Parts: sequence; C-alpha cells; structure tokens
Amino acid sequence: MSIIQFPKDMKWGTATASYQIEGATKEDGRGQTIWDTFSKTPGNVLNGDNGDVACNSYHRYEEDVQIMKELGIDVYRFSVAWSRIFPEGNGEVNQKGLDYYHRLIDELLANGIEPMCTLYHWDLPQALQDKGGWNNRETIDAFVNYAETMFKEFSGKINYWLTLNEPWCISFLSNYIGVHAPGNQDLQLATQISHHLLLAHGETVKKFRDLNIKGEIGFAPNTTWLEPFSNQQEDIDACKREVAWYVEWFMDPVFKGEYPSFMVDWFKKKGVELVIEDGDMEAINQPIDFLGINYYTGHVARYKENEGLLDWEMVEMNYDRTDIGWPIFPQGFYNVLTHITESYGKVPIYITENGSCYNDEPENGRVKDDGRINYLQQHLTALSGAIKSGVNVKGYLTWSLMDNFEWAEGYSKRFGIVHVNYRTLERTKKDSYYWFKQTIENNWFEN
Ligand SMILES: N=NNCCOCCOc1ccc(-c2cn(C[C@@H]3NC[C@@H](O)[C@H]3O)nn2)cc1
Repeated sequence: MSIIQFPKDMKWGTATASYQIEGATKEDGRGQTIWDTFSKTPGNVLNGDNGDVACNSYHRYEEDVQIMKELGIDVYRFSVAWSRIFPEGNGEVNQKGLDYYHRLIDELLANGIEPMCTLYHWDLPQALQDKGGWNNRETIDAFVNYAETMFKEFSGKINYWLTLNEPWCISFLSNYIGVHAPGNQDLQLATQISHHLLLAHGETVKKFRDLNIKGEIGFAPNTTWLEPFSNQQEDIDACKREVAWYVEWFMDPVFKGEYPSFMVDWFKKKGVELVIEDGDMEAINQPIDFLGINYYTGHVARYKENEGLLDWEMVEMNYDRTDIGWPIFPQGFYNVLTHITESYGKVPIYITENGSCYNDEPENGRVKDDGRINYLQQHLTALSGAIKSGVNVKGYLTWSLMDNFEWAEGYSKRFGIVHVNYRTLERTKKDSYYWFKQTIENNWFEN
C-alpha cells in the first residue's frame, strides 16, 4: 500500500454545467438554446431526454450547496446559461437571469466555497444559431458583450473565470462528428468554428484585462492520450495527430500565436481552407492566468491508412471500461499533463473535469460505487505523479457533483458522486462522495 499525498495548497472541488443540472428552461425569461432544440429533435438524445427538468438545481441550489459544504470542497465550478442573461444572445439584459446567479454565488460564498464560472458550456442561444451561430463572426462580438456584462456584474464575487468549456466538443464533436448540438457534419465548418471560438476566447481575455477585472481567467480544453502501439514512426505520428486535435490545435494558438503546422497541412489535405483575418492570431494569443484541463480516457493506437479523419485505429488492450464504454487509462492522464507542461511550460493548471460513468443505483439508501472510487484512486495517483514530475497543478475538480444530463446519452449515464432520482429529484450521496470527502479532509489517500 502507498500514501498518495498532495501539495498543501491543493484546491479540491466539483464541476457541473447549466444545461445539465438547472432545469427551469422556460422560467424567469430564459431564452431557448441549441440544446433545447437539439434534444427535442427526435433521434438526437437517448430515450428522447432533455434538460427541461434535469436536476432542477435552479430551484434546489441551496440543498446542493449544503451537500458541497458537507463534502468540504474549496471551489465549485458551474456554468452560466448565456440565454438567461441575454435571452436572444445580445440586446437587453434579463435581470432575473443575473438575479439567479447572484443567489447561487452568494450561497456558495456564505458557505466558504469559491465560485469558478464557465461562461460558455455549450448552450448557445438559439437566436444566435439562427444567424449562423459560431460560424458567424458576429457571435464572437455577442459573446464578448455577454462576458463583459458578467465581469462587471460579478467582479469581486467571482475570482476564477473560464471562457470556454471543451472547444473541441463545441467545434468538432458538434459540427463534424455531429453527435452534439447543433449536429452538423462538415469539417470545413467545424474547423472554421474552432477558429472563431479561439477568437472569442482571446477577445474575452483582452476585455477582462482592459476592464482591469480582479481575478484569474483561462479556458478548459478537453484532452485525451493515445499511446503508440509500436515505436514505428507512423504509429507515433498517428497518435500525435489525435492528441494534437484536442491539445495543440487549441493551445498552440493561445500560447504560441499559431496553429500546429502539421495539423494545418493535414486538414488542408482533407480540403479545409481556414479563413484567418489580419490580427486574428494576435487576438487569440493573449496570456492566460491558468489552464483548465479535462481528461477522461485514452488508449493504445496505431497507424491505419485512410482510417477516419486522422489515419489511426485503436488497438484493443482489453482495459477495463466504465459504464459509458470508455477505457480506464490513468497513464494517459499523466502523459497528457507532462506533454502539456513540456510544450507550454509550468502554466498553472486546474483539473476542471475528471470522472467516470458508473450507473450504480441506491440499495437501502446506499450507493456502492466501487468502480468510481477505483477510477478516482487511479487517476489521482497519476495526478500525484505528474505533480511530482513538475506539472503545476493547483486544483482538482471531479466531474461531477451529481448525476446529470449527459448530452446525447441523456440521463442514462451517471457521472455524479451524488445520485439523483430523476423521478423524485432526491439526492443520495454515493460511497465515492464519502471517499472524496475523506481525501479532501486528509489531502492524501491510501492506495
Ligand atoms: N475522437 N473521435 N471520436 C469519434 C466518435 O466520437 C463519438 C463521441 O465522442 C465523444 C467525445 C467526447 C465526449 C465527451 C463527453 N464528455 C463529458 C462532458 N465534458 C463536459 C461535461 O459537460 C461532461 O458532460 N467529455 N467528452 C463525448 C463523446
């Protein structure tokens, strides 16, 4: 057995997102979003699930904050529904929307929990989508206007800001692979959207600096890791392309002011012509205060000509998988974190999402989710190793506080350390909640 220790100033937390937990989609002036539209289009979401009720955290936030307080977390990451603040994406501010987030944030602060606010976690106002969405550069201006409103309203209450959650999902998963809203399948469109997202991020960071807002700002790319099956250069290059699709494609422009040339060339081979206007790369290349990193899974892969977009295939290693089918691959967590540090230096990192899907149900009031505890132990052990090797990790926020709407999987996939009964909305703390509580209290755990 070994004791896995963490730095004395390590911050611990949990993460959620507006469309996944709030519900109340037609209350207090909230405008419709692309996920309201997408989830109500038959065939898009398992079992026809949608976010109309979700966990009803819009009305149950006080109970949820008490659960967090008992957990002993330092920070709670949530996202703001842009369409509660600007129902049409811009124009007149909806005061009731601001009022809700004041209630939530005041409750957090009153209970000694630091709010970490994600400005965009996928719920684009439908009115903006009707005008082209992220493919329209005017959406960038609307986002900066929304962000400026939030900065001015909550400066002093919120000290940690994230512009975008998982730009790879917003651009490629949602507009090339097409399994998330708005559900396009067009590589040119998706790649151009990725550029506009980076511009929205950079212009928002610039606005944050120009307004001299107190606090820190970053963004939260999602990551993965592919380990080459052999030391053949074609296997190494194939794995490098997949990792770069999530990591370098978004981090090189922010940290280096340019796209990774090998990926630009690869996309060009696939017919993509990225439209970059004068000044775009300088606007994206704004210094950030911290990097949010989301990691769930990875695996072993090898080159396969003309396979998918990036010419690779997975090698089946019979790793254990979670209930969503993702391989459990903690070594990928270590590898992607050290890779990021080698590429971009010791930028402060918060793990803004890491967690697992296990669909255990309550029995006699208890949820025995050993799989999730095992996943947490493996990934926190990998994280501890990365910290010891020099990765500048400032905090770890598990995904998620509670079971919630898992996008195209609906409510069938449970990621929470707290179980939610979607009929009664009753919350039940799982065994993993108590394990995480003890780990936070100790700042170590026994492996
Ligand atoms: N790479 N090629 N894929 C080809 C085939 O893809 C099919 C599906 O792909 C994906 C990829 C990634 C995800 C995903 C989900 N979460 C979890 C959420 N994170 C933010 C928070 O809201 C959580 O709910 N993170 N990532 C889903 C589906």
